[in-house]
Amino acid sequence: MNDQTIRIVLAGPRGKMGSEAVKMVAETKNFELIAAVDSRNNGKQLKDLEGVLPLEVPVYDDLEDCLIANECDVLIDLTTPETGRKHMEIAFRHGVRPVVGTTGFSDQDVTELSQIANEKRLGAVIAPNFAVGAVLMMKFSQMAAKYFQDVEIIEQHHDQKLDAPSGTAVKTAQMITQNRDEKHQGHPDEKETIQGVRGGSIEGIRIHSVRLPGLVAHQEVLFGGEGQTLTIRHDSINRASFMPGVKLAVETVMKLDTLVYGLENIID
Ligand SMILES: NC(=O)c1ccc[n+]([C@@H]2O[C@H](COP(=O)([O-])OP(=O)(O)OC[C@H]3O[C@@H](n4cnc5c(N)ncnc54)[C@H](O)[C@@H]3O)[C@@H](O)[C@H]2O)c1
Ligand SMILES: O=C(O)C1=N[C@H](C(=O)O)CCC1
Repeated sequence: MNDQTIRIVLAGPRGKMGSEAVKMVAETKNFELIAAVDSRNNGKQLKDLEGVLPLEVPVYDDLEDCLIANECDVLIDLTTPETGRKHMEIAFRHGVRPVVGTTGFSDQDVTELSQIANEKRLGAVIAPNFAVGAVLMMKFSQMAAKYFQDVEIIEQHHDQKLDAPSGTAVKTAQMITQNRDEKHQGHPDEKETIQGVRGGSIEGIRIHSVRLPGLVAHQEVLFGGEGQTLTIRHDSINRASFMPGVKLAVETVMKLDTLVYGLENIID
């Protein structure tokens, strides 16, 4: 597999992540961008689209049509949760392995998509965060949860983000729950005088979502214990930070025959 060309179709090429991923694919030896799927611009080429590397790569507005017309190995999806879910099902039907950075999937989505991957014996990766530093933040948080039962997550993203909480915050909380029993944190008689001010909750872990222009993707995991606190923080200051993870996922998915949820499961 090492020297074999991996033929890629990318959904969402005009997006903030998608346009960066187009560059990464174009610059990577053994990766070939066969086609792109955009909600508009059917029949055009990537070079006709604003803000995208000027490549002679055909654009389709429908993944099914794209995969009927082109033989591909991997779908990279960086769109929206509804589209990402639909795209994964189409990719599986065509024997194409999905690598999905799109966030906002429910637990049920992940379970159902895993079942399809198992039935088809096809590899797939859903990674809420492709930045290696973010993966380490999640792993360190999981480790710390063994010693600190009280934890809150503050995630901060740009104000164009559609989903809240972030996929990273949800994954972090899920990983922490593997090392921590469900716990209602704070005072038992605590009352919110402004609704929502204490954030959302996954098994008692509070998640607070901040959305502001100027931000990219940032998260703090705060642990509290007797006389001490521990803060684990990660910052992505640009979207190039995600690209080594996307590249690794594309290479790895070719060797998988099941769905992997989280980059931590494929990183050494
Ligand atoms: N996993 C990670 O590391 C990571 C990092 C950044 C963003 N994300 C996630 O990736 C997704 C995209 O983020 P973004 O900041 O690039 O968003 P964006 O809004 O800049 O881009 C999304 C793109 O998807 C396109 N799109 C929407 N519906 C489509 C359809 N039906 N067919 C084809 N294209 C369609 C839009 O036209 C847009 O260009 C989000 O879910 C975000 O949370 C994940
Ligand atoms: O920009 C976004 O949107 C991001 N979303 C991911 C999430 O929801 O966790 C990760 C980083 C950027």
